[in-house]
Amino acid sequence: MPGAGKSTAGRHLAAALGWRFVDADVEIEQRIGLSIRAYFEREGEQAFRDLEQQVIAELVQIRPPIVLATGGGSVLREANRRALKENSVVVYLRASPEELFRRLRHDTQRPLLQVADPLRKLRELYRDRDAFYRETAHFVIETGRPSVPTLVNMILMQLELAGVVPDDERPLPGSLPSRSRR
Ligand SMILES: Nc1ncnc2c1ncn2[C@@H]1O[C@H](COP(=O)(O)OP(=O)(O)OP(=O)(O)O)[C@@H](O)[C@H]1O
Ligand SMILES: O=C(O)C1=C[C@@H](O)[C@@H](O)[C@H](O)C1
Ligand SMILES: [Mg+2]
Repeated sequence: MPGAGKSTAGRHLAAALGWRFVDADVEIEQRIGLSIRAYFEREGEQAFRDLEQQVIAELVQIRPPIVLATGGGSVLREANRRALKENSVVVYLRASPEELFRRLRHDTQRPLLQVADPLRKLRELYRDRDAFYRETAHFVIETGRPSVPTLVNMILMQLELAGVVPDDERPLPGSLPSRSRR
């Protein structure tokens, strides 16, 4: 969901592992030379989704190891759900609409939230998308209200338990985000 922490936690996770970090939204903005909000206003949501699909298809082909933060709406298209699930290990950072509203109530950049009642919009997005996020994810992490470093450690522990990240790649508690070995 928008505001779940994909960009923030993703960047810290990559730094902790010494892996490359790529944010699909940033990649899109670099290609179009506009903010996503401006592009939405000028070309509409479907044009953005077409571009997003093209970018996701390319980014999942980058040679690992990388941490990829997707846009919140990338799960809306079946092609993206498949590309992500088949080519990567997907973590769903779950948060309630109420918690997301607390984080984003002053946001001016997320086009879908520039409405009279953003909490209501977040509830609608959650209702429409939660099943897609679950279908796409290999792991679900409840973000609740931990600090970002704690959240990153929760993700690392989950990946380590699943054998995605070897034990010796996990930084010691308190050392986040620090490691850069590659
Ligand atoms: N676990 C967390 N606890 C508290 N605040 C958080 C947490 N994760 C992210 N935030 C804050 O919420 C805001 C949104 O986070 P972020 O930009 O990482 O979300 P996102 O998932 O990338 O959203 P989008 O899909 O719109 O790109 C930021 O201000 C960030 O600092
Ligand atoms: O949740 C969404 O649909 C979006 C989230 C952002 O990451 C951006 O990709 C864009 O603002 C759309
Ligand atoms: Mg983001």
